[in-house]
Amino acid sequence: MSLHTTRKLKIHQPENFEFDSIPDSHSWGNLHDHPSVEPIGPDAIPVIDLNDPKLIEKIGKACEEWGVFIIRNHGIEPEVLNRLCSQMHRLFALPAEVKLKVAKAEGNDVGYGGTPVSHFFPKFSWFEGFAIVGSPVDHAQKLWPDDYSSFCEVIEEYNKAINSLGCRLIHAMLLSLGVSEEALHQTPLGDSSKIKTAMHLNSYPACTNPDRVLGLPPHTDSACVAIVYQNGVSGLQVLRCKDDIAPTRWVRVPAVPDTFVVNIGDLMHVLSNGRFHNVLHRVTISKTNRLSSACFFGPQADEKVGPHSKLAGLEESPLYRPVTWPGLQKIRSMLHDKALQAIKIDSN
Ligand SMILES: O=C(O)CCC(=O)C(=O)O
Ligand SMILES: [Fe+2]
Repeated sequence: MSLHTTRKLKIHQPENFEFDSIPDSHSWGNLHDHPSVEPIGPDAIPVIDLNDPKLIEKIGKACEEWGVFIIRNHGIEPEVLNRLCSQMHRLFALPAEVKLKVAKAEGNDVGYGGTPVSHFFPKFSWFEGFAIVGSPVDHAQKLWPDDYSSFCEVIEEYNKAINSLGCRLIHAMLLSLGVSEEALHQTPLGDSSKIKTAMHLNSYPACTNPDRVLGLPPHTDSACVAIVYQNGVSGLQVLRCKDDIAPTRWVRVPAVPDTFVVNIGDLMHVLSNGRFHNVLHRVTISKTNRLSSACFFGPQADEKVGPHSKLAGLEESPLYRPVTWPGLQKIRSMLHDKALQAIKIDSN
């Protein structure tokens, strides 16, 4: 594996991250900019039961106040998640040279590699990922020429289940914003055929000195919504800004069995005219290998998302110009965390 290739991919794991000591390329000096706190008391991340009769109201409140929440009673069978987890283990346990056969090509965010946000940070992440949009069959054939179908079947099964959950959550969010059932279908996210999904399988290898490395640097997601499955090991943290309770802090997201974490991304912040919080998050590392899968939901590539007219009525003027998902991703690739400022409507 050439150093050139790994530098471009922003991954570096010659022996599956078994370094004798942490190389300077992976050693972050500024991980304690804000204290890390436990999710307790007023910092307890909302947990929402999808069978709750007050679901719409609770989802709206969590999206506004937190931009992240945990869902239970989501209807996806534990066996489906166990199968996904086994396939993720199988994928990341492959030798580095095999995984590099499906490395992300320049300008293409599908396949094996680092995360696009890494390019804005001077250090490498303690992370390797595999991004899937549509069928993974071409890549799976290169990874396991003699047995690729089990991976594809499990991904297809999970994709189906998570897509219908994603649609359900997006609808609940739109209803909580005051969009009527009838108007829902005219939105760029109105039904499942209009929603586009990308799936990221993430591996955060164990590290003997986890306080000096970072799994994913602080970022918001570009999508409307992300649904994250975690293998029972926590690591995700969300930023809670200074308030009456405490100064700005990183709140640990617990890994609760049989739940998912839901994050609000930039596009939902735009659609809600700034009402929903696009949560800044990062992933820390521990002495245990962590696996996660993040599924991102947004509109089809040519659909523009802008503040919904129901919200941006007479009394509330739109804060953002409409933008497509790829359009926003392009702006983010240049401006990173200043991307939304670039589409903000100047009130003057
Ligand atoms: O691994 C996680 O918990 C979160 C992953 C994430 O933030 C992402 O893939 O954008
Ligand atoms: Fe993320």
